[in-house]
Amino acid sequence: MASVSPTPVLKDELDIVIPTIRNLDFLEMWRPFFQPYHLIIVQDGDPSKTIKVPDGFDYELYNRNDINRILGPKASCISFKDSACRCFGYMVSKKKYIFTIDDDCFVAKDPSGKEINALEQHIKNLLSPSTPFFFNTLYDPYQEGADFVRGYPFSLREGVPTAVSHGLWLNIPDYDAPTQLVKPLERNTRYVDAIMTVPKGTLFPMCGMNLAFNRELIGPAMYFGLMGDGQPIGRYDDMWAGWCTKVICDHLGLGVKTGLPYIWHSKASNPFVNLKKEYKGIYWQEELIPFFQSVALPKDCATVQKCYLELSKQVKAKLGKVDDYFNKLADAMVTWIEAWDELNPSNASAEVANGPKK
Ligand SMILES: O=c1ccn([C@@H]2O[C@H](COP(=O)(O)OP(=O)(O)O[C@H]3O[C@@H](CO)[C@H](O)[C@H]3O)[C@@H](O)[C@H]2O)c(=O)[nH]1
Ligand SMILES: [Mn+2]
Repeated sequence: MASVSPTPVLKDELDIVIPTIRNLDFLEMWRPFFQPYHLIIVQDGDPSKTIKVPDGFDYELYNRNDINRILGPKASCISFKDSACRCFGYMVSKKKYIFTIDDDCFVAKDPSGKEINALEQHIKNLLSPSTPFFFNTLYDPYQEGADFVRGYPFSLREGVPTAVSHGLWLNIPDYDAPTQLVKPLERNTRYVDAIMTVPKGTLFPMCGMNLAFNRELIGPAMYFGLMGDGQPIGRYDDMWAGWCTKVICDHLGLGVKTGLPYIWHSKASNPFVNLKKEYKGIYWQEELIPFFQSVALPKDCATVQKCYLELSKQVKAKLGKVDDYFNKLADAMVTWIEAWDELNPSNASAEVANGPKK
């Protein structure tokens, strides 16, 4: 049996970003998997509240006062009283990879009863290529025990660099409020042992609760928008980031994977509160999706920042008439890039090796 090379730990190349409004006792369960890593905790809500972090973890914590101090007026692009604040953690990180997880997500077990090291699986996903140009029916061909099936073009078997690894959830599924309301008792008990590349030209609903990405490849696109306090919408932070990220990945020839790893999502947030946050998004998205499906980025947009700034122009031009919110969001997208480049001057215009796809 060919020996399987161990997954690199990447402990000095990856930060774990956690948005939170509560003490982080959940880390106890993750300790065996997370302890070697540096945590970036983004404390939302009242900055005078103390967030307790279990001993033994290496972390930096930012509350709203810190965000305002560091970004000054640009802090206006970081949401308040919404998990969207987590993207501040992506911006201040100096590492190549990010894993972000919610504080009500715990270690899940696979069908054999083995505890799932979600972080290790995300690292495997990010370090192996994606196949956005041609679908492999045996799922991820780079996984142990799988390969490309007959008829898969050899010219495409090298794949492309993976920018995003989107994990899933056992127990409480990430349903929208209407679905939560009609199916309050539904739990996800299906462990599907598969990882798939989301094909080029296809959007997907990116959930932020169990997500990893290559910050150097796609970080500037991972802006979680204007949500929460003072905003007409919530719970579309990760969706917005996912749609922007996917059209930019398609343009730059980068891959997005979804599937393993699973986490155990323990708490259903209040469906009535969620409905209030989501309802505008539920009808706006019927216009947002055709917009993202029709986005064409110029060939000379060869960096994520250039793509993102071009996208913000198109958001203003085409979505500003849907609601004035999108004019504000388009401006906030520009502020986000300005803040990102201010905090990350070294890679301010890093051209993506693959460059735009024809
Ligand atoms: O005002 C807030 C509320 C919560 N948080 C932190 O964000 C995550 C998610 O919170 P929670 O688990 O309560 O909410 P869910 O509905 O399960 O989250 C899912 O919906 C998405 C909302 O955009 C989210 O990305 C999904 O995971 C927790 O860590 C809270 O502590 C916050 O920072 N501010
Ligand atoms: Mn949750």
